[in-house]
Amino acid sequence: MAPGALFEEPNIAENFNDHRDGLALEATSDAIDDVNVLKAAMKVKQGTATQKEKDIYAQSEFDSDKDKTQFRQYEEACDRVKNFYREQHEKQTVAYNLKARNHFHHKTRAEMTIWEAMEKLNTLIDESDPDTSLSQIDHLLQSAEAIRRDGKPRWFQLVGLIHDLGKLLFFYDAQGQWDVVGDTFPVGCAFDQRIIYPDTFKGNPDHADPVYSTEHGIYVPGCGMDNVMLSWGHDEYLYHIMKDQSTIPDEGLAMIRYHSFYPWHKENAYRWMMNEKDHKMLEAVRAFNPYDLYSKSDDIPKVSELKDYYLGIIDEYIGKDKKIKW
Ligand SMILES: O[C@H]1[C@H](O)[C@@H](O)[C@H](O)[C@@H](O)[C@H]1O
Ligand SMILES: [Fe+2]
Repeated sequence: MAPGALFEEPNIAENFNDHRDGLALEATSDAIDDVNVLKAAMKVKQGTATQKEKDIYAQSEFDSDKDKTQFRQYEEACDRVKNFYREQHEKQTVAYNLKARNHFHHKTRAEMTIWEAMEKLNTLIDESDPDTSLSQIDHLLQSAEAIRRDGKPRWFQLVGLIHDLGKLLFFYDAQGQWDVVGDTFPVGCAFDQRIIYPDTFKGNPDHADPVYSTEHGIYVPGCGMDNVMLSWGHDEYLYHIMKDQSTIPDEGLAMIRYHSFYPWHKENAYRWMMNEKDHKMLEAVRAFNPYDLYSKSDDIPKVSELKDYYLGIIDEYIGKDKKIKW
């Protein structure tokens, strides 16, 4: 699993690299994913979907009358957001990524229950986010409540509740917010133009590296995203913790690991690195995204009224009063 097993056997033949074929293949695979998402939605509509498919992939309803164009407006964003991304894009290098991963694996930062972690995180205001200045506990409960309102399974609600808890890193090993929050992208291969503020990568030393600056860099097409180093931050950190310390299904773990990977799940970049499993996971990540993004304009939840309900779900997939090793 990511990222311990880097550079596992590539499963794609050499001549795959031909540029024109690559582009054609990428366009075809984009189209296949779009068709799969539509097919999943159709099956739900026609009543032929299995319960599992219905539960995960049915179109979100809570956001049907929201103006989606109001979110993620980075060109008009304030300086706080722009400065954040400049710093992040200049500092997220392969060398830093390896160091951070090593560090992560070699110690336990704290032992806390999920609820204690949520309370601790509550003082952090995310500098990268143009859409909310609410505290993290509010954002987590807004996401979870939207998922619950749409009747999604309990593990899906749990993912909503915890998906940003990795931001706890800020209080431990982080060098700032640049290695905790914000959209993610792979390191070790060229930075794609579909990442927000792509020009700011010019200040990143890897931008001029003879290997890391090539399209595939240190990877091979089809290598699978488990073998790719995504920029270090809250998604990657929480994914590793939950993979080992919960019974959240693979789809839920993918929602956690990739929820900030907008260049991939929204803009269709980096398709060449996907394997079969990743195509399935992409659908799950896309099903999760509206609950993360569009719930930011919902009413502020009343924490005390919701606590018992969510403690019940935490018990189910993580354990009663379980102290997580963070
Ligand atoms: O600013 C936000 C925030 O940091 C989120 O937690 C992250 O998931 C998003 O990708 C990002 O756009
Ligand atoms: Fe996040």
